[in-house]
Amino acid sequence: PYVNTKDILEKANKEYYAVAAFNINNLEFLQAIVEGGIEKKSPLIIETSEGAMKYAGMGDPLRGASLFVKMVREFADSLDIPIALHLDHGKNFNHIISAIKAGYSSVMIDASDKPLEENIKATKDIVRIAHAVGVSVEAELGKLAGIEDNVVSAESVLVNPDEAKYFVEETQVDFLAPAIGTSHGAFKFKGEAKLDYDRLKKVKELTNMPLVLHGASSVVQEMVEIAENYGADFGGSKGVPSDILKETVRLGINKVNTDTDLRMAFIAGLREFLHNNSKEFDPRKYMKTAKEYVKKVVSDRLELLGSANKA
Ligand SMILES: O=C(COP(=O)(O)O)N(O)CCCCOP(=O)(O)O
Ligand SMILES: [Ca+2]
Ligand code: NA
Ligand SMILES: [Zn+2]
Repeated sequence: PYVNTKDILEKANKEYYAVAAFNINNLEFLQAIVEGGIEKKSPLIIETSEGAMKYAGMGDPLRGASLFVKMVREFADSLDIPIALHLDHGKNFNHIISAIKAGYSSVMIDASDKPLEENIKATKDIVRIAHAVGVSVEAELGKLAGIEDNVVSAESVLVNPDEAKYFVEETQVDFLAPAIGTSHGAFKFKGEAKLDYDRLKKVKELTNMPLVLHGASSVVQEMVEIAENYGADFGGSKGVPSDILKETVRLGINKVNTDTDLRMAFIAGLREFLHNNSKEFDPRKYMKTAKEYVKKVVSDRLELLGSANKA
């Protein structure tokens, strides 16, 4: 069934597991994710960025949003596993309202690059509207390092746990993304991967609500190697190792945003297939390996996060 993200995350919060939130931009990634969810009997959170909405809507974010709602609902309405659709990193008020209007389960209002009081104001505005129509809301505190919407912040600004408590009380947001040292993309750490567990523990104790980890891809080496075998150059790529990811779940992370790992799996499969099949031009064939690899990464992650058999 098509559900509200909050229903999925409240259960995860109670039982201390996490649910992956997988980003999509097209049909093929959605198919692969759904197959993984069916295989693992796991709840699924499908998420799209504003860029994905514009991409699918050929420049029109509202058209893209309603296209994704229709695609995801088609799968959700016909399957036993709970599936939610979430707007990731909503920054533009009109785009966030478009997602709500189109029928998304939840939206993120990301004003984390603004001063606290501005972040609170922007979040309260969205919470008021979203809650009026049964849509749940995610917000972020602190800044991820690396690229985020072309905003390159050299260093990440980690969450202040006391601020988190105040923020949540003021905004009544449904789930919170505390920055604890991750960043988006495939190049997350120069040296050893390290997250601020202490801050995470404090935020959980002070808020007791479902928490979100952004920049949570592991950059699966198996996929990196396949892609590099067939011409990719992902030198220096490094993600969040599985053991560290598991520790964040143990400490209270319940939604794990995953985009890069699916992109790596897809491009690995695509490069491998195209290299070995010079005569093929049927998209149902040349994207098959790519979809299989995405499904594999999805299934492994659902298992790792503990949401398998929780549908
Ligand atoms: O936190 C994450 C995932 O982080 P990851 O890169 O570790 O997978 N996300 O929020 C996904 C970010 C998606 C990027 O969107 P656009 O390129 O469409 O703007
Ligand atoms: Ca942000
Ligand atoms: Na999000
Ligand atoms: Zn993110």
